[in-house]
Amino acid sequence: MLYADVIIPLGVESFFTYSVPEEYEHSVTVGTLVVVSFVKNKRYTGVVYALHTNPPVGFETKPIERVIEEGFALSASHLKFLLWLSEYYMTPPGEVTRAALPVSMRLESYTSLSLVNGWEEKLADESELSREEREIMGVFRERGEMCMAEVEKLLKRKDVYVAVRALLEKEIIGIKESVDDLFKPKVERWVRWKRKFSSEELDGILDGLKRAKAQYKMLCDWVYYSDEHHVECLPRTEFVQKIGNSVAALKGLCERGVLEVIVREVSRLEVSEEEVGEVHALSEAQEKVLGDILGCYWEKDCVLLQGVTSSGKTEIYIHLIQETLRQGKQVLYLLPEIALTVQIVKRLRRVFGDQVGVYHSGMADSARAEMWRKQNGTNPYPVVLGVRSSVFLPYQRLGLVIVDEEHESSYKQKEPAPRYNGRDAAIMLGKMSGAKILLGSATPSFESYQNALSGKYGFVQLTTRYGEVMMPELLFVDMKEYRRKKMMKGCFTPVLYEEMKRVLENGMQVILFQNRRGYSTYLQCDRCGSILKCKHCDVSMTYYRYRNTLNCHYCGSLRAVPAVCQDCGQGHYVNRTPGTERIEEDVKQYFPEARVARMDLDVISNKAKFRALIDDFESGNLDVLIGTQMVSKGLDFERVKLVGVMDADSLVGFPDFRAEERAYDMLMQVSGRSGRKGERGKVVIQVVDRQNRVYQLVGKEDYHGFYTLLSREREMFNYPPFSRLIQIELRHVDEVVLRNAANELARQMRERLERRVCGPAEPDVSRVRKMYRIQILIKAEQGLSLSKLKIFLKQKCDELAKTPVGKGVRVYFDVDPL
Ligand SMILES: Nc1ncnc2c1ncn2[C@@H]1O[C@H](COP(=O)(O)OP(=O)(O)OP(=O)(O)O)[C@@H](O)[C@H]1O
Ligand SMILES: [Zn+2]
Repeated sequence: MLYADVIIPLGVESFFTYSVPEEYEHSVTVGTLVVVSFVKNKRYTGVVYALHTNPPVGFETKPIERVIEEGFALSASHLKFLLWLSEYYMTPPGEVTRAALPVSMRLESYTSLSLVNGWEEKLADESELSREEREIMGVFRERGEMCMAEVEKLLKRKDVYVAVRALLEKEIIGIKESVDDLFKPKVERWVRWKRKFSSEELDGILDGLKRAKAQYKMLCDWVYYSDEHHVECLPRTEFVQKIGNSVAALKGLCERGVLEVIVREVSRLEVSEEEVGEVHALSEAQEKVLGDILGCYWEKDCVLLQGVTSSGKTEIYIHLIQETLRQGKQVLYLLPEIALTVQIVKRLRRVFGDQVGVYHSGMADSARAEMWRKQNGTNPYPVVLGVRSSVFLPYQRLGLVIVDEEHESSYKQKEPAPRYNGRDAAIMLGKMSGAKILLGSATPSFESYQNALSGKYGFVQLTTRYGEVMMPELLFVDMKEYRRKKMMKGCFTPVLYEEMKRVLENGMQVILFQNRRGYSTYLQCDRCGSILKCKHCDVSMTYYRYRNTLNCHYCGSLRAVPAVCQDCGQGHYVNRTPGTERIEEDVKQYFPEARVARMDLDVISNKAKFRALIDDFESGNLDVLIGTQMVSKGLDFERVKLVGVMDADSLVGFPDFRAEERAYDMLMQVSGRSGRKGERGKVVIQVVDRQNRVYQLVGKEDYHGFYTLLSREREMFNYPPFSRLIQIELRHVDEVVLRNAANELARQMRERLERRVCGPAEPDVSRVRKMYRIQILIKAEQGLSLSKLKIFLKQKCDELAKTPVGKGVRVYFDVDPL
């Protein structure tokens, strides 16, 4: 008898053993998707992890119920990669496959659910249900029968499983046994000639139709139309509009063998609309860099390319892609955000046309499943451009992995598990596939830069902009001064105002940047601008308005807001940062002629709107673009001559040991949007804390110096890249229970790990959806075995869960948190 160990796509540990019925013995291999029942006959689509002949002891195995068609199976190497993610990020394998597989490949989502007869009696009081459960009940009452995927769609949430399962357990909703098919190809019906008819034949047919008026008319119209437009077939919807909508007539003509209706499978994937052209020839400097990269690949798998903004890194990628395709291999090109794919996909398609496939989580699930199948089939896209989740796609012969803007923290998935970093996962994927890896950035992450300096990665630099364009001029402007003199025009200093005026009068464009993160979480002196930091941790403290206290994220220390500034002894601590709406109003007031648009979250979540906005700005239909992080990086606009950073202090004030690194990156990136072609551009950076060293360092434009200075402190405080971090987050509805559990866990861990344990401390947002959260941070110095550490941490958490203090407390791991 053959047995299969199966990964169930749930947050359950390890594997479950099923027997393989004889009929499937030949179709099941490692990586096959199979339908199995698990816990009370609920069905899930699992992934076969291993096959063997050892009957499990102690329980009777259930058989595999069904094997999913081949197009979706995971290759052994793909599975190996997913298991690596599971281990490295301390996430059960089922949760990784859950994240990796499109919903429609996981059968249980299509299991139909409905309210159980007599549910009212089972549910005495609605307040027994959680809010989520009540919401789900609500949609069922409205809609009757539904599947999990629909519930998720209606509630616009991805994590209804827990609540749905709770409702199942309470037997308020039940499972309908019929299960829909997995992946339904999208089809269209077309009408066409059954075969080719000569004119004589047609005359004959028409003669025979004299008494069937409707058919006669339909056929005449169709003959006429297909002649006129030289078409042999039409989608049925169009046929109905243009030729006639008599169902009976169409049916009649089909029965006579004149016409036929066929079903065609159509693709949900985007097709390229770009005209394919030539690859740009590289400049001399770019040519040299390309040679150096290829040279490094003789010895190293991974190369870091540090190139200033607008140096033409993308052009170099394009040449490397071309080379890789020539060798018959595939390319994965990662970008940190969907928003950035819009411009890059255009550039790639201009060269590679339909060879480029785009993948991101904003795609309809069915399109994702189609992409998955295509990549598994005989004609996969040679180039995949996508965000972090594209590392989950199957690859058959990966030759090159490009991680653009590798320093971006949005590569990290924060919620839900697996909390992986797309860059690091891509590096691993590349290594496991024997591919070469290229990390690109103007401001590399300290982690990658250190790997480059130590020789672990190859290192190549491009220090000039393409076309000898000068780097923009940076102007730091002291807002405090102008505020005091009451010379601000709304949120513009006179300097920014004058520069904007000049640029707009010349018919050029302006980008205004406002930081989204961190506002109102830090306090700043209204006189000297200094930001309050924790004495022990070198990070700014978080301000909690409701308690009027300051709190350190790292060590958990608390303090009251000092009455006067600790630095100048005179000013008072305040917090203020205007939002993008406010900036828009000010632009309208002070530059009434300017055409202005805001690029913020609701624009970005709508792809069409976003594309339209980019096009408008590109084609000069807009003069001023206001935005947050989205406008700061990767975008390539020719006519932008001025970038205004509205309030740079909100970047450095973020309570994180990486705040300064991020602020530096952000300022360099956003400056990089100015003056990319032709005349030199300018950047006006409005600040309060003029003396802040980040500004001094940005002004010098010396990344290496910046790294050297900051990395010394990182080393001293034992932060990455000189250590690895693992964050343990505990959650519970009761604050006291939670705190006790966290204290106990930290105490136990300290017994062995000593000073490597920091906290417990409250996170930025300490209560989410009724659950309180608290975090413990583990710092592991270089040389400490990470895998042993992880085993130890897990073990301690498991032990805690079994004791009264830890009962019901949920534990989440975050490896390499950002
Ligand atoms: N060899 C080349 N031939 C023609 N145009 C080029 C060449 N290299 C770069 N350019 C143009 O210069 C501009 C900047 O190049 P690109 O966007 O590739 O820079 P980048 O280094 O990726 O910048 P960023 O880091 O800001 O994203 C683009 O408009 C690009 O088309
Ligand atoms: Zn602290």
